[in-house]
Amino acid sequence: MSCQSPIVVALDYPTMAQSIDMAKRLDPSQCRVKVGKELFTTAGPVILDELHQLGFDIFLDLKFHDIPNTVANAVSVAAKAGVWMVNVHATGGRRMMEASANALQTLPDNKTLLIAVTVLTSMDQSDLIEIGIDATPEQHVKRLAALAKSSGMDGVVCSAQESSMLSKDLGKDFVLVTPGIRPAGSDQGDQKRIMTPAEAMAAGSHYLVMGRPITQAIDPIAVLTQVNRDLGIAS
Ligand SMILES: O=c1ccn([C@@H]2O[C@H](COP(=O)(O)O)[C@@H](O)[C@H]2O)c(=O)[nH]1
Repeated sequence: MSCQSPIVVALDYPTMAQSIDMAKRLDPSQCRVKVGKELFTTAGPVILDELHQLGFDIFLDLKFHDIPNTVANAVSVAAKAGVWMVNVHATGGRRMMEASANALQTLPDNKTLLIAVTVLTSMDQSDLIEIGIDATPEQHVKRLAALAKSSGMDGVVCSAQESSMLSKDLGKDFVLVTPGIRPAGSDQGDQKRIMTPAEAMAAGSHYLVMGRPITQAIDPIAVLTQVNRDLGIAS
């Protein structure tokens, strides 16, 4: 089923049953879903089969960061499982990203998008200073995104605050996946670099990752429906 919406719902749940309950309430034409570290660790790869059976495109958000051979093999396994998108950390460097991109190219008819995480949306300038990075988040994202593109990535994970800059620098086809999406008035939680859904789309984001504003809402479907309506997506 083709999805009209840029929204990717982060199914961050401690049990497979909770994630499947939520997925059954969602409509694959109205959102994609993201399987992250919490859900994958509790459920294992079977969660991918279950969500595929429900008709969803899956972003497998395991943010691989290891030596090139290990990461290339891991993304290859993810692609063979049929996920729509998988990611690695850009700070793993050029050789790690190139090995991963090459691994996917050798698969027959690969359709899985390979994306690199730049600077986590939960980080601000003070966090970068503490880990020895003497640059603003914007400068560091710009540098890592350029490296990711020249290493064969299809796009990056960044905050929507950097989308406009990256869209200008790297072109409109370079996929920008942006977590840290917060509808006006919703709780920021641990996210530092945030934007509303409409602002993020106007800035050039391709996909908007939303977890808690939907999954912790009293009426998750109402929130998703409203966001899609605000973005002009027909339901
Ligand atoms: O830089 C990043 C990379 C990944 N994430 C993931 O996105 C969701 C966001 O969830 P919210 O509840 O909407 O904050 C979560 O699964 C993160 O692991 C990110 O937030 N930032």
